[in-house]
Amino acid sequence: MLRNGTASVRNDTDTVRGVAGYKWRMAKLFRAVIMGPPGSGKGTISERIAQRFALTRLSSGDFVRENIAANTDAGVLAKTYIERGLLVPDHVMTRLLLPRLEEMTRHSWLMDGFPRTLAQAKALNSTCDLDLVISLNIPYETLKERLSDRWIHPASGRVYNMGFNPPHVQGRDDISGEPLIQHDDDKPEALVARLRHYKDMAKPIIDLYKSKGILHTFSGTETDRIWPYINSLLSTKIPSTSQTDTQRIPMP
Ligand SMILES: Nc1nc2c(ncn2[C@@H]2O[C@H](COP(=O)(O)OP(=O)(O)OP(=O)(O)O)[C@@H](O)[C@H]2O)c(=O)[nH]1
Ligand SMILES: Nc1ncnc2c1ncn2[C@@H]1O[C@H](COP(=O)(O)OP(=O)(O)O)[C@@H](O)[C@H]1O
Repeated sequence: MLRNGTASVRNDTDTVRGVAGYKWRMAKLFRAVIMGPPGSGKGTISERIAQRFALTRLSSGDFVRENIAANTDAGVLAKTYIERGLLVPDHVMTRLLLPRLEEMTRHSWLMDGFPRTLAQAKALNSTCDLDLVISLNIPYETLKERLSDRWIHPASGRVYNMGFNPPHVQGRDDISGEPLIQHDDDKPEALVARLRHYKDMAKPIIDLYKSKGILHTFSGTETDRIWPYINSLLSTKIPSTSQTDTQRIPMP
């Protein structure tokens, strides 16, 4: 159980006496979710947050792909939906993800891609207390432009944009040198339906997080202009000790 306030991990500074008589100060753990329509910059901003604040970045898409690669029961099931371009059903997603979150009791994390439905939000809520939800609000025209210019390295999930963050060599991944591809559903004709679907699914989740007082919405057309606001918000919320999660502090 991850819910803050149980076991030895709490959502505030906690102390535990170790074997050598030291007290270990458990730094405040921080759990956040980032939400936004396709192309809003969740992946780009998550990467920056993970680097700046040393949080573990969790991506539901990566979990799904890992499970497919490892041929787990949930992975085999998930694959049948992804192949048809569908979302993975809630009970499969929660079976896949919640055990992984339970392994993260000592880490601060930022989740991208989950929850995508109200049922998932409720399941997450019964497992842990979120500290903060970032919601990105980006105009449709901007999303359309970005996605038509998005190129992906499928093996690693690395994302490029031919204007904003182009690869060093055109059409090739910076690290592996392998070819980049474009997703069919990034094409403008598929985007309208994806955005409508996002809005319908996200509304009740956003309302839920708003009612909990943890929702922070950022609007704009450029990640570089939104980022300083997110950075300063997180700087006030994440204690510097969260970079190590636990610190040994000799205490009398
Ligand atoms: N021109 C421009 N492109 C950006 C900006 N921010 C991000 N991008 C690019 O826009 C595309 C979408 O960004 P992502 O970070 O993949 O967005 P996402 O919300 O994770 O998208 P999904 O994975 O589809 O949900 C990528 O190609 C980024 O490189 C920006 O401020 N300007
Ligand atoms: N929270 C979720 N609920 C249902 N399906 C999900 C969820 N997260 C990921 N998936 C499945 O995994 C696929 C890949 O996820 P992701 O990498 O986030 O890519 P995309 O941005 O294309 O949706 C999704 O298209 C979807 O089928």
